[in-house]
Amino acid sequence: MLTLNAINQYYGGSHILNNINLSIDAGALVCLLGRNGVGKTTLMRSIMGMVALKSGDINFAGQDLSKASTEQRARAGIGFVPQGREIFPLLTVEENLKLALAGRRDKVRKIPAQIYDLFPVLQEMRYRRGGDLSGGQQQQLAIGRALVLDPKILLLDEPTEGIQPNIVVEIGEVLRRLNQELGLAVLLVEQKLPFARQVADHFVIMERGEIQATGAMGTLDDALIGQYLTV
Ligand SMILES: Nc1ncnc2c1ncn2[C@@H]1O[C@H](COP(=O)(O)OP(=O)(O)OP(=O)(O)O)[C@@H](O)[C@H]1O
Repeated sequence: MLTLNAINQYYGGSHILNNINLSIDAGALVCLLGRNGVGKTTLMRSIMGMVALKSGDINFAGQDLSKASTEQRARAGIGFVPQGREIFPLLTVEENLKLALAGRRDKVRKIPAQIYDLFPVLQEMRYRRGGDLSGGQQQQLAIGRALVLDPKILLLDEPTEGIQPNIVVEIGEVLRRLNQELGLAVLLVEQKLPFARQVADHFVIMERGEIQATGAMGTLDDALIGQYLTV
């Protein structure tokens, strides 16, 4: 469904992504793991077209998106929840969600009921400003906003960072539900190993801009953890 072929990315002279090949199947739930600074965020931003590729290509659902704008990628069905959430703090919850409607492929201009069903707190707080929400509620809003676009795959960059444990559990349950009930593919960057294990079916490990290991989550053993993830 999403295929990255030989992707290379630089910041100035630093080679940040080195010949990345990665394929995410329809309906997969994959966690991208790796220590700080190995290039996980850069990979997500490259998939979204927020940083231009030096070389390589990105295909999604049969289309070559390598040169597409971020907006075109979102319309093609790639949803993105960035690190730090990036909601609009002065707009209400409802306004944050409505803004995303403009990017839909179809003409739907009403917030899908499913968003409030998944995150009842967003309904309760729909007239409150985004900036008044807790970190966990903001993260739920950021996920809700990405879902408004009706994506086929959802990318999330560290959705549990700085969030209280009960909301982390809720977010994990929502991701599994979206994946299992609606078949939404998910690619998630995560530092918390227990969360990654609980939520994802497959893992991809990066180090120094390269993919070093991939597999079913059940095969993520202590040797891999010690080599690539322990700080
Ligand atoms: N805009 C930028 N300009 C220059 N270098 C950058 C920029 N953004 C990131 N880097 C560098 O690129 C490397 C990869 O960063 P990236 O944020 O992709 O890693 P990461 O694995 O997501 O790390 P983290 O877990 O800390 O978010 C790091 O060495 C980082 O310092």
